[in-house]
Amino acid sequence: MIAVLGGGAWGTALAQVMARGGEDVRLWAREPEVVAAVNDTHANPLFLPDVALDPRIVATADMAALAKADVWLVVAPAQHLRTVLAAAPVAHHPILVLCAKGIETGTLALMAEVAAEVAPGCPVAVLSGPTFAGEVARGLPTAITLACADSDVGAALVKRLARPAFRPYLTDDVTGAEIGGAVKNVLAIACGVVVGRKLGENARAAIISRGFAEMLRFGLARGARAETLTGLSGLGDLVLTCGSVQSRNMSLGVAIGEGQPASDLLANRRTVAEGAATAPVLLAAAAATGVEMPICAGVATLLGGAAVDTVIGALLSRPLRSEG
Ligand SMILES: NC(=O)c1ccc[n+]([C@@H]2O[C@H](COP(=O)([O-])OP(=O)(O)OC[C@H]3O[C@@H](n4cnc5c(N)ncnc54)[C@H](O)[C@@H]3O)[C@@H](O)[C@H]2O)c1
Ligand SMILES: O=P(O)(O)OC[C@H](O)CO
Repeated sequence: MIAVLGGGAWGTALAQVMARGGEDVRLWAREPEVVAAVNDTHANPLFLPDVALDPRIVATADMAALAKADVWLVVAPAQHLRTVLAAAPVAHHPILVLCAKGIETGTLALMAEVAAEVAPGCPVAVLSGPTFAGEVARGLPTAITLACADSDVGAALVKRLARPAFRPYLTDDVTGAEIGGAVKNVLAIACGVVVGRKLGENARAAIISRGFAEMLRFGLARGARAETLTGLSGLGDLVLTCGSVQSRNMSLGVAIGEGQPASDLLANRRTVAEGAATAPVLLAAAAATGVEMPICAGVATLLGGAAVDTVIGALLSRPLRSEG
């Protein structure tokens, strides 16, 4: 049995992929209306509208129902991972596949570090890459990074999770996979601002490429490998998320660029835009590592309420420097 912890768009899409591949899937959702909709109508209109779900997905509000699963896809948002996992019945040490993209506020911890603290003894892997949930749930072709420090566990997981149109690529660089996914969300907000402010396609390409330089600097300083950061979970996801308003992070940036206050946009939203929480934490982590990340800093400043034109002006007036 495979357990899915989190009934948002991504947890539901992953449950669909696993169920379609013949797995017995238990999906834990926090919202009673999601549990009822998945079980009664095989749909999740709250988080993944317009997708007919496989009737083999069984949703539950009771985490005890997941206890028999040997593999857990953990899909709670980054800022809630600690609380959700702390309540989970994992004493039998299932494999935890961490699917959130972010850095924890306060601790500056990556998701694998949080899991190691909260669920000691559980083998951990990270699943991250260019994967809009709606496309994955509809069975469209997708490739993704599966990162696991234990090569035997990783190889078994890749076989277990792979489907004809869902292709995991294995690496042992867990930090690299995590950093790519966390940083690209912040950069997608920046790209959205460029689009919302109508600054043009040249500016968007500049943000993607200079933003990638920031991801690379920070990742390498934290021990990630360049091949991971240029792979699916890094550059691949950056290109996807900076190229489509299907992205919640990018569309948040578009609205900020159009002049809507970030605080209004973030108040009371039901879906996550992980980059908003990650931006200030990333800056603190970058400072602790001695790495400069001016575009990510600009995003954090905007989210704090700075005027869009002031932030853009500050980025454009930075000293000229060499590209490398
Ligand atoms: N949606 C995608 O296309 C996609 C793809 C890949 C990775 N991800 C990542 O997956 C993670 C989950 O995103 P999503 O898109 O499934 O979420 P979502 O925006 O669809 O839904 C919000 C989720 O947050 C949960 N939540 C809200 N408040 C909570 C709380 N206090 N405690 C615990 N959980 C709470 C809700 O139950 C729900 O599962 C994020 O880190 C996201 O970056 C999303
Ligand atoms: O909608 P976003 O911005 O959270 O992006 C979703 C996925 O992370 C894309 O890979």
